[in-house]
Amino acid sequence: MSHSYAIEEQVAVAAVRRACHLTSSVFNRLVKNETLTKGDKSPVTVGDYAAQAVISSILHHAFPGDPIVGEEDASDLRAEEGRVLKDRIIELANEALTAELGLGDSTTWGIGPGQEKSAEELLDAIDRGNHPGGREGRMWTIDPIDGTKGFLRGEQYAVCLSLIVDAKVQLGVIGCPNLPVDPSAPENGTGCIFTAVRGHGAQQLTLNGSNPTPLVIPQTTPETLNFLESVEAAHSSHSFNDRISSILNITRPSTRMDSQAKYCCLARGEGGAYLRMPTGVGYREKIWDHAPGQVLVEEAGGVVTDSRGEPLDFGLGRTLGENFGVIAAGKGAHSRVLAAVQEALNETKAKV
Ligand SMILES: Nc1ncnc2c1ncn2[C@@H]1O[C@H](COP(=O)(O)O)[C@@H](O)[C@H]1OP(=O)(O)O
Ligand SMILES: [Mg+2]
Ligand SMILES: [Mg+2]
Ligand SMILES: [Mg+2]
Repeated sequence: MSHSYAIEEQVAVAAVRRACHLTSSVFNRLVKNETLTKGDKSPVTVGDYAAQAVISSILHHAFPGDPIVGEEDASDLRAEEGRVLKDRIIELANEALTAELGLGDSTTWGIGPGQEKSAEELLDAIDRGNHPGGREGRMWTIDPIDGTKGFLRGEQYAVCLSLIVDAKVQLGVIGCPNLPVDPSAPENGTGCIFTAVRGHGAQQLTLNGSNPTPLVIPQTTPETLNFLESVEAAHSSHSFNDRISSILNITRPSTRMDSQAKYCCLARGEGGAYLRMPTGVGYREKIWDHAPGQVLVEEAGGVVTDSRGEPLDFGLGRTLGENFGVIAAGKGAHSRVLAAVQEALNETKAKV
C-alpha cells in the first residue's frame, strides 16, 4: 500500500482552509492601492502575499525541514515603498493564523489557532518559498491565489498546495471559495476543498472541512464531451481549442474559468477535458499551477499529459520546462482528445 500522507493531508487542508478564509474575507475589503503589478505584468494583491505567509508558516511549524516552492516573494514588501502594503499583509496574515475556525485542538501540528507573528517572521515565511525545485526529495508547492485575475473579477480562483516527493506529486489540496458546492444547485452556496493522495483517491469537502465526497470522473460520450479552458486568451489558445472541438464534432461550447478550479471541475465530472495549449509566446508553465490539479485528476481516474502524450515533469525546477501544453481528461476522452490535438498540430506543421 502506498504512503497515506495522513498528517501531511491534515496540515495541508487546515493551511488551505485558513488561507481561503483570508482571501474570501479580504475580497470585499480590497482597496485600490492593495494590488501591485509584478515584473511579468501579472497582478498580485495583499491577499496573495498574506495567504502565502499563512500557508508557509503552518508548513514550517509542522515540517520544518521541508523546502517550499512558492509563487510569491517578499522583496517588493521589504522596500520602503512597500510599507503600507506590508503592514496590511501582516495584519491579514495574523488575523487568519489566529482565527477560530473550528479546526479542533490542533496545537501539535501548528494548525492553530496560533500566536500572532512579527512582520519579520511573516516576510521570512513568504521568502521560504524560494526553493529552486528539482528531482530529489520532498518539497511543497504553494500558489496562494491561482487565477489572481479571476479573484479580482469576483470569479473563480483557487488556493493551491501540493507535496512533491522525488518529482512525483503525492498530495494535492485545492481550495475554491467561489465554486458551487453542488454544481446542479449553485444557489445552495459556494466554497469547496478538493484533496487527493496518490494511491488513495480524490475527494471534495466543504470549505469548513465536512461532507467528504469521493470523486470519480464519469465516462463521456461525444455528445457530453466539452472543454474547460482559461478565461484569459493570453494564457492558452482558444482558437486551438475551437479547432479540436470541430475535429471531435463537439457542439457544446467550452466552459471558461480561471485557475485550477478547472482541474477540480473536471475531477467531479463538469466538463470532459481541460485543454491548455501554449499561445506561442514562450511562456513556461509553473509547477505550482499544475501539481495539485494533476494528482487530483489522476486520483479521480483521469489522465494528464502534454500534447506529446508525455506526463508532466515536476522534477525540472520551478517550471515544467519547454511548453508542450496540458491535456487533462477522463481515461476514454483523453486518448480521443490527444489524437485530435496531434492531428491539428500535424496540419499546422504541414502548412508551414
Ligand atoms: N502567458 C501565460 N501563459 C500561460 N499561463 C499564464 C501566462 N501568464 C500567466 N499565466 C498563469 O496562468 C495561471 C492562471 O491560469 P488560468 O488562465 O487557467 O486561470 C496563473 O497562474 C497565471 O500566472 P500568474 O499567477 O502569474 O497570473
Ligand atoms: Mg500570480
Ligand atoms: Mg497560478
Ligand atoms: Mg498565484
